[in-house]
Amino acid sequence: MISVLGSGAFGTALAVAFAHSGTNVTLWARSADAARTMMDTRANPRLPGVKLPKTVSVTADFADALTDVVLLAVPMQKLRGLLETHPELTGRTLIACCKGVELGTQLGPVAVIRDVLPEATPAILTGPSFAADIARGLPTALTLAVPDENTGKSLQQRLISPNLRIYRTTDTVGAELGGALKNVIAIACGIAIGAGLGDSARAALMTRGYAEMKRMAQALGAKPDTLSGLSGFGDLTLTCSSDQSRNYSFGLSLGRGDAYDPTVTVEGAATARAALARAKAMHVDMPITQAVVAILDGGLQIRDAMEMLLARPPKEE
Ligand SMILES: NC(=O)C1=CN([C@@H]2O[C@H](COP(=O)(O)OP(=O)(O)OC[C@H]3O[C@@H](n4cnc5c(N)ncnc54)[C@H](OP(=O)(O)O)[C@@H]3O)[C@@H](O)[C@H]2O)C=CC1
Ligand SMILES: O=C(CO)COP(=O)(O)O
Repeated sequence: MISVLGSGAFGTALAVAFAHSGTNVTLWARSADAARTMMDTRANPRLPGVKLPKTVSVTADFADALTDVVLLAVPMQKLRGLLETHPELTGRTLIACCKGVELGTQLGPVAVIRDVLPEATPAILTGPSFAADIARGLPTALTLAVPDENTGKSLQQRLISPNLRIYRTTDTVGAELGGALKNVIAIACGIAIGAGLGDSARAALMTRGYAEMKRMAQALGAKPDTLSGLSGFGDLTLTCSSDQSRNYSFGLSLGRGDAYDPTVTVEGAATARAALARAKAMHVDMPITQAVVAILDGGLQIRDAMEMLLARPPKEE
């Protein structure tokens, strides 16, 4: 038995995947109405066309979700609030499924768990995966980062399933950073495509964005191999090249000058600001992230941003 906190697209998709591999899953929704509707319809409007298996039970009663292993599938900026409201999560294995850097503290999900509930065992599950793909049982590979190798091995065994392959690492810093920063680069790529700057510009942004991700990761002590794995390069590739990505689509809208539904979860916007603040404090150069923040804040036009990036002093790759 495991539980998933957060009944959005990703939490529901994970619940469906684990249920299909024979695990009983409790999916916790903060709204009692939403939980009841999901139980009655066996569906979630955020995941159209996906039927909830019988072994997924949806509840708004938090006590029902207190299993030894708990997945946290809420947006990054909501994670601390969730943990602070539920101190009874202490002592459990808490697997963050969110991607981002917290505004204000500039911490990633694993560090936020440690900060709020030091007695919990923190972990992160991240990598290239759209909720709709996971829920439909399409082949997916993720990274599970757990500080203790043996705990990681047993969790990996517990979560792996035929269509959801899980790789393991102890490098939580690298795993959470890759998942967070790729969203910022995806916004940049969406902007470039939306503004008609072309596929070559996107390739340049992805590659130089990856260089920026690695610089930050190195400064924070991550292993370079982690960034070249699923949680970094893998997720960067997926998110920067698919219209299914909300971060990329948000960038597309910005580039085209279209409005974007503000209720949609776009982790990269807050993360760009948080990551840039951290980078500045550590004297790490992150020009693409800086340009994204300046565009989001309205201080920079897209053409000017591209010119600014192109006009940087020539350097070695
Ligand atoms: N969707 C995807 O393909 C993937 C998403 N992720 C990551 O998963 C995380 C969640 O994304 P996703 O599920 O897609 O987002 P959604 O917008 O689909 O869902 C977010 C969920 O979080 C709940 N929530 C929001 N605030 C709180 C709170 N304060 N307390 C409790 N629950 C809260 C929402 O509740 P309510 O329904 O009541 O609003 C909703 O159920 C993000 O960090 C994202 O990057 C990772 C990989 C793939
Ligand atoms: O993280 C994701 C894919 O791995 C989902 O990306 P979006 O949040 O941009 O939709």
